[in-house]
Amino acid sequence: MRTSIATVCLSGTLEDRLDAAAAAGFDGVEIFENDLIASSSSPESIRARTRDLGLSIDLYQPFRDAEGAPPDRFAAVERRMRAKLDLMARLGADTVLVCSSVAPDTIGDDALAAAQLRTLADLAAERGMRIAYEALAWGRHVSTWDHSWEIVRRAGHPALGLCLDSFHVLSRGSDFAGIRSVPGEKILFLQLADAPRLAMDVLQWSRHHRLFPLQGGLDLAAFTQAVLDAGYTGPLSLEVFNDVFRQADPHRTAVDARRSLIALASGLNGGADGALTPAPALDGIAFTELGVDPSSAPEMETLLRALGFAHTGQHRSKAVQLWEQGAARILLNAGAPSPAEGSAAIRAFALESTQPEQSARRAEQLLARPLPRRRRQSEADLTAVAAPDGTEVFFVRTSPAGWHDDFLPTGETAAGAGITGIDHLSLAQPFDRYDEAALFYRTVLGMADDEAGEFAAPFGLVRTLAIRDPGRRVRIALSVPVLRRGEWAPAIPHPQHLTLATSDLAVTAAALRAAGVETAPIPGNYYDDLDARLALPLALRGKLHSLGAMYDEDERGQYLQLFTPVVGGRVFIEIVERVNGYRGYGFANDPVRMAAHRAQRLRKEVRD
Ligand SMILES: O=C(O)c1ccc(O)c(O)c1
Ligand SMILES: [Mg+2]
Repeated sequence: MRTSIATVCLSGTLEDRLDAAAAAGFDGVEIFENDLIASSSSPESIRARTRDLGLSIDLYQPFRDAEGAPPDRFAAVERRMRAKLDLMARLGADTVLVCSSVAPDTIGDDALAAAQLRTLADLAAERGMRIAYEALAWGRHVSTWDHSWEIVRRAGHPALGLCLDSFHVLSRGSDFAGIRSVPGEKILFLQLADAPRLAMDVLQWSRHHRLFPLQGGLDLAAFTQAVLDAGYTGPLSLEVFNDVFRQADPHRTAVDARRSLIALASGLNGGADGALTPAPALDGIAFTELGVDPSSAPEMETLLRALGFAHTGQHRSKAVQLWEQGAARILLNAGAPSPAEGSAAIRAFALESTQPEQSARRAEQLLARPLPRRRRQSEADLTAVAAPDGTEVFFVRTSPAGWHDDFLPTGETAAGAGITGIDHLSLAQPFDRYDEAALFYRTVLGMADDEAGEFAAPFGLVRTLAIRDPGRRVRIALSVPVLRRGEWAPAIPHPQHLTLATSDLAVTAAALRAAGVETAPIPGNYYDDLDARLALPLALRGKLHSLGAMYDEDERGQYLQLFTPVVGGRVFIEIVERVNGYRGYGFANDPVRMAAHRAQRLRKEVRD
């Protein structure tokens, strides 16, 4: 299937946008009128550029306030249409999108609308062009796809058909099953956009919050399938108005956009249009790699020892230490180049894949950035790709012989402090990368959303999304500031963190205390509120308070959390005990934890 993208999805000059669309592998573009008007290039040179880039111009849009115009205004509409059709001839475009009228003086009369569109279609037909009529969800009189179809049907003109836009249909909750019975040749264009489910004015929702397919909460797969079932054969075209994408690097956005279409297409027509290698089952996080520098390395080593870890292995060729306890494996990498812009101290993690090569193949099909292999003779062949924030993601099998053999045993064994494994990773995302990251984890790794939240942290609103594999063996919590941080917020980035599972938080807490590690100081106000909300048994209250732990519960069980200090300003470790199958992440506690870490840092600054 051909793929296309509207220039309005991307940032920069029109040339920047065209270059990015071509580089990401799109076949065509929709030229958004404002982008052309603002461009200093002539239509002829835009045409030449798209041709040189191998792009077709699949649509020129939008043409506004055409149908239902009062008769005395319609002559001006015709004049404007002639001008735009002439412009399209210069561009080499043959289809123009007419969106349903919003002007207050629009007349709500289907017969008039059909007659006027017929007149405009005559003008298009004279030039061998076509008009695709789209119902905007907020159109003055025409706001549903079936109403637009009724008018197109009435007009009965061969150069007039429909443009279907998933957002306008799905945002209104319209029934779209009937699309299957529209003759395929009358659907001239298909625009795809997803969006988060928000209860807000539909125009604002559309103009600011659209997302690429599979990034939001609308059922793009079912909608697109219905349009294909009708016999539509044109391109799958993305039309996304999004405040963040409008100011992000267009090359990255275009790749993100293509990834969304590749993933969407793999689920259409039973996979006939672009089968993807299925995501192999994941079996846990094999290891997490922390980048350390000369000042944070000893601090992190002391902390790991306090937590009962032992330095069990030393890499054969690199300045990388392996620390282990139970199934928790942490690499401290002192020799790596500083991680990519925006990524933090968790520089890599390895996923235990039942079929690492297949995981890597799928990642490549979904345009994940491959990383050079870190291989030397006799070392395990690790396949890795970069997540959107630069974090390296490895696909490994730990047994029978794998990455673990690259480490020479030191002979040390872990003293143990209850740690059983890695519970989850919390990866703070750069502001521009959040939706891209969610799509990456969903599609490349075949993970599913687990829990989403939004809370007021001390320095601004933070949005979180936990993603997990179907077997709940790999959990990743993404977070991002809702707005780009202002000048008042501390300059240090939001820290990443690694969450370890313990079989008994009291044992781990005692080990930390014995080693002189002060956990993040949880305020008394927090415990008073816990008591007011949950009326916990006295013994549990006492325990939480004495451990300095935080608490959450769901319908299944309980969650006890403890936080180490932030090391090097970039990363901390959380220790959690899940009791009776609690499934959440304690997100509601995050603001208090953030404030506690800040209080701890300020106190330390005063002491130092
Ligand atoms: O927001 C708009 O005005 C607008 C314009 C053209 C479209 O195709 C669309 O879906 C929305
Ligand atoms: Mg549209």
